[in-house]
Amino acid sequence: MGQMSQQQYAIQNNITFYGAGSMAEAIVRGLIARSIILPSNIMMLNRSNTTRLEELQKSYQVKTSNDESAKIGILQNSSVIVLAMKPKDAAATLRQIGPLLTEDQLIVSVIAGLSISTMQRLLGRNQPIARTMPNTSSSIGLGASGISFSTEVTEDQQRIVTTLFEAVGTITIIEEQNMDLLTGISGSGPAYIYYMMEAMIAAGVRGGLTPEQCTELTVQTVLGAARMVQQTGEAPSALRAKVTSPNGSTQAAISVLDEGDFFEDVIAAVNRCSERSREMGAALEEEI
Ligand SMILES: NC(=O)C1=CN([C@@H]2O[C@H](COP(=O)(O)OP(=O)(O)OC[C@H]3O[C@@H](n4cnc5c(N)ncnc54)[C@H](O)[C@@H]3O)[C@@H](O)[C@H]2O)C=CC1
Ligand SMILES: O=C(O)[C@@H]1CCC=N1
Repeated sequence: MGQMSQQQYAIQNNITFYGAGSMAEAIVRGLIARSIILPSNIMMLNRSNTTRLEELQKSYQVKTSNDESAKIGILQNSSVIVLAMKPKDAAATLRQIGPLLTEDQLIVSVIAGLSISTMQRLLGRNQPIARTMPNTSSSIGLGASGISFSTEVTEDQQRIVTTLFEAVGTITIIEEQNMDLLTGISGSGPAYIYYMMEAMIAAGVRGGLTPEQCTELTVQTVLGAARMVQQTGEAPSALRAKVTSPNGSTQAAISVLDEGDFFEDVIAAVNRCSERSREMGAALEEEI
């Protein structure tokens, strides 16, 4: 690709995804689908699993490597490094890459719980860091990502991060202290919705509908409900009231959910998720 065709891409920096798992792939798929960056400007690193890297290379035309000896050069050549490994692998990685970095390289983390100060202490330097919390719907451009910046992040680097995550959905810039709470809502939130869908499908199957029928009905119901909130601008409670005829079938169903304390259970689940995110952060802090 020549210089001219590079011009059309919103991001022209070299970006390395350190950890090539499901979250890294979700973001890369969104970036490639929207032509935000030239595929050859993306590098995906893994520890081993050559087959996985070959698949990624084939699907997205990105560069990949699991060669330990090449990693140093790759990282030094990247203006943005996205940390996308599991929390348990983060401390060792940060310690390893800290001495290699220069102050103009931006670290973008998607790791749950890991705070900016812990990252900077593990790196051994006050690197510019964006702590983010995307979700897996990023892979179809419908992600909801939270972002916080360390004070070292320049305006230009902020623009890169917002462009990266706007390419795969909506972004919400928040104070870092609220990131664990956001994780409980949108980071892990897709799993709660899928769980609800699993139960609705199971109910239909148990009653005698086919799995295909139940899946179709459930998916369209969830999609329609989310779109209704988005397009009408009405509160979920107001829309729920419109479905719920007095003494009708919906009211009977909601009563059962309330007997199980559905509303408070969901709040408790979000809070427990946030707490777990904080616990994971505390465990990483202990590794300093
Ligand atoms: N899955 C999700 O819904 C979300 C995950 N996250 C965060 O994203 C991070 C990654 O999660 P997933 O993609 O689900 O995990 P995953 O297990 O699919 O991917 C992690 C990848 O990192 C690689 N890796 C680990 N240590 C490495 C090292 N030293 N060098 C190179 N590669 C290494 C692993 O081989 C693996 O491919 C986690 O920290 C998680 O907190 C954030 C938001 C949502
Ligand atoms: O379960 C986890 O730890 C990650 C963080 C948000 C979604 N998945």
